[in-house]
Amino acid sequence: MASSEEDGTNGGASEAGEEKETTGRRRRLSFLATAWLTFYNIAMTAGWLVLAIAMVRFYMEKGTHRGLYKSIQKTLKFFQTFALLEIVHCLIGIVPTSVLVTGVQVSSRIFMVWLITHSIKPIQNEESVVLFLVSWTVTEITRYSFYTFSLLDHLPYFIKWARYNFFIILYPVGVAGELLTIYAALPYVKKTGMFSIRLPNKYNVSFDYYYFLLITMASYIPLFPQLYFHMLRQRRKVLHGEVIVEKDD
Ligand SMILES: CCCCCCCCCCCCC/C=C/C(=O)SCCNC(=O)CCNC(=O)[C@H](O)C(C)(C)COP(=O)(O)OP(=O)(O)OC[C@H]1O[C@@H](n2cnc3c(N)ncnc32)[C@H](O)[C@@H]1OP(=O)(O)O
Repeated sequence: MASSEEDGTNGGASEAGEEKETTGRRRRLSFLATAWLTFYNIAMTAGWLVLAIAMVRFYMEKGTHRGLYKSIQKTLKFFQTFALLEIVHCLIGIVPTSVLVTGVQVSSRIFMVWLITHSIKPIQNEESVVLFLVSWTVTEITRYSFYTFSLLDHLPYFIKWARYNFFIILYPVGVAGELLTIYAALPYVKKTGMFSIRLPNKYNVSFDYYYFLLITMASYIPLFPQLYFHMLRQRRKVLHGEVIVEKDD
């Protein structure tokens, strides 16, 4: 008697069954990923909106930027740290964005929040802090609402336009705010020797945070143009429908 594998009948049926199961699993995964991303983007839009409202209210009540950072720092730290998940989203492949581009973007923000503004209290009232805060806030409200509406298949043209135009001004303004803030931190870091490790020590390693900051500032020179041109390419692709490499002609 021919076995099912030999005659191919049941083998075919089981292959078809496996294929159906795999497709089903993929569909469930993609449903879960979409549901998660929708939740994530709504939460992030709401978080940055709360920050925007808090900043406007603070300025209207006090008429100064002094004390602004202190009043919004908890919300800022929470939502900017939560954005580390974006690197995870790229790593597990639920968003088709480059891990490198996202990694540079998110890690530079985390660095600004935790290792600069949170750690160096005397610079918290610098105007440059307001510069990057406003720039990040407008960018993120636009960006996360863009992702949310796209996932819901109801993207208003204004949001799409804003996502791919606001950055032209906001990106350089944000970067200027970040660089000026790091620059303002330098004298304090030099004077206190914070986060630095001096020799001699039992591990025989030394680290100077002051020089690390200088190197970080210098690294904006090659990295920022790359991110900016990446965004300009995305802008051409999304707003003008340009297929950048895959064009036939
Ligand atoms: C340890 C110290 C390190 C220090 C390092 C220092 C050097 C740093 C130098 C650079 C400094 C930069 C500092 C940043 C400052 C600022 O942010 S200033 C404020 C203004 N900023 C901006 O305007 C920048 C905005 N930046 C971006 O948007 C980034 O480039 C990005 C977030 C990484 C986006 O990248 P991109 O590849 O363009 O992604 P998208 O086009 O948006 O998405 C691609 C596809 O993926 C989908 N997607 C992405 N994320 C989501 C999501 N959350 N939810 C759902 N879907 C998502 C998106 O829809 C796209 O899908 P398709 O449409 O199918 O292509």
